Amino acid sequence: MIEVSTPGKLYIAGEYAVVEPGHLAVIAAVDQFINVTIESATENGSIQSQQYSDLPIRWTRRNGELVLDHRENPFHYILAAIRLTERYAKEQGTLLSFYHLKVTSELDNSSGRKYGLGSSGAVTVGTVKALNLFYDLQMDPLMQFKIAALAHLAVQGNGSCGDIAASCFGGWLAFSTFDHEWVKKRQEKWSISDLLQSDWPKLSIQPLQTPKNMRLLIGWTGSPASTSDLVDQVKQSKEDKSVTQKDYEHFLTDSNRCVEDLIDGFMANNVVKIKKMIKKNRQLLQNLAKATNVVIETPALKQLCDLAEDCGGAAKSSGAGGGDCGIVIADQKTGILPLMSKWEKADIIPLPLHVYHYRGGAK
Ligand SMILES: Nc1ncnc2c1ncn2[C@@H]1O[C@H](COP(=O)(O)OP(=O)(O)OP(=O)(O)O)[C@@H](O)[C@H]1O
Ligand SMILES: C[C@@](O)(CCOP(=O)(O)O)CC(=O)O
Repeated sequence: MIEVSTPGKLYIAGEYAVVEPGHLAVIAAVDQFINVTIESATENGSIQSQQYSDLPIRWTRRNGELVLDHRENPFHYILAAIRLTERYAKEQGTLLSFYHLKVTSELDNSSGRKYGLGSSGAVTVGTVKALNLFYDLQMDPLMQFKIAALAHLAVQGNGSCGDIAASCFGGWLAFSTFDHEWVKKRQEKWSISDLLQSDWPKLSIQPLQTPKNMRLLIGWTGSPASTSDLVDQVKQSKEDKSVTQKDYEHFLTDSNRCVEDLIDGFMANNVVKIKKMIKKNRQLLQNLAKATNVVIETPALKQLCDLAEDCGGAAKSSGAGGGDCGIVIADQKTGILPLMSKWEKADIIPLPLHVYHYRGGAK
């Protein structure tokens, strides 16, 4: 049996600007996982996710293509990942077979409410990684990233794929997304093997070291948010011209400069600089929210951040905002108990997560 675990993620800085090719974000993989197992089967395969009532959905093949028995299915990301990985496998001369694929998740709470830790990205990466082993495709982590990114985009339709990078590579990353138009055009003409082997313009995924005396704290607001809706809303306000092209471009430049400075702070082990850039990025996102009328920092996120700042940390919303989580960067010497009790009184739930590194590097 093949078994893989892929981590969830949290955005640290650079959100929204990172959906534009070449603009940086810092992202961290966290130690909550999607687990995917694959076991060989004969005649029929199945897909099962504990999160979806343990109900297996039966599938078969027509002309070699996977066909689902049911019309409605909750497994969009898994199916997109299977289709693309199997297309690559077929191009490599691999004989496709049947299997039972099972998913369990730690990225939702016990009542099925998501934390915003990138479950869709982790399930997509988990499926690609498990099939890579099952069919012995020997794809390296970058190829796995590319195939998972294509699958994720095919379903979500927008986004930077930073969550896919975090789940694929683990650790702290400096990430900028690829030229999506370039990839889309090549995807229409090229084989998937050629596309995976080519360099994707503007894509950059670099591991980051963090200062030893830096602490990352995470608070959960308890309310889920839809990343793809929020990204669409920002795009819409650009198209409606409620945010001018000039203001948007300023935001992109300022965000990129801020994240570059943040990365310099990481490289120089300078927690003071890192905190300054987190605060700056919060401000930039607040300005973007004002210009676009998109609610990024909800009242709960504002309270989470303000309380953290009162206690000596630098805080901001993580990811698209609108709910989900906020992050705090603090010095190791800053006591965290006062913040924990303030958060508790404000119904902010601290998540005891750590940054996750793949043992021996991403495989
Ligand atoms: N355990 C799972 N099994 C199968 N599919 C899953 C599982 N967890 C998540 N998914 C897929 O991911 C979708 C949730 O993606 P969504 O973008 O809403 O959340 P997220 O990625 O966790 O959040 P965020 O983007 O804020 O980090 C589900 O609708 C489902 O299609
Ligand atoms: C807003 C955005 O920059 C970050 C989304 O983060 P999250 O999935 O909401 O944690 C979108 C993206 O990068 O895909």
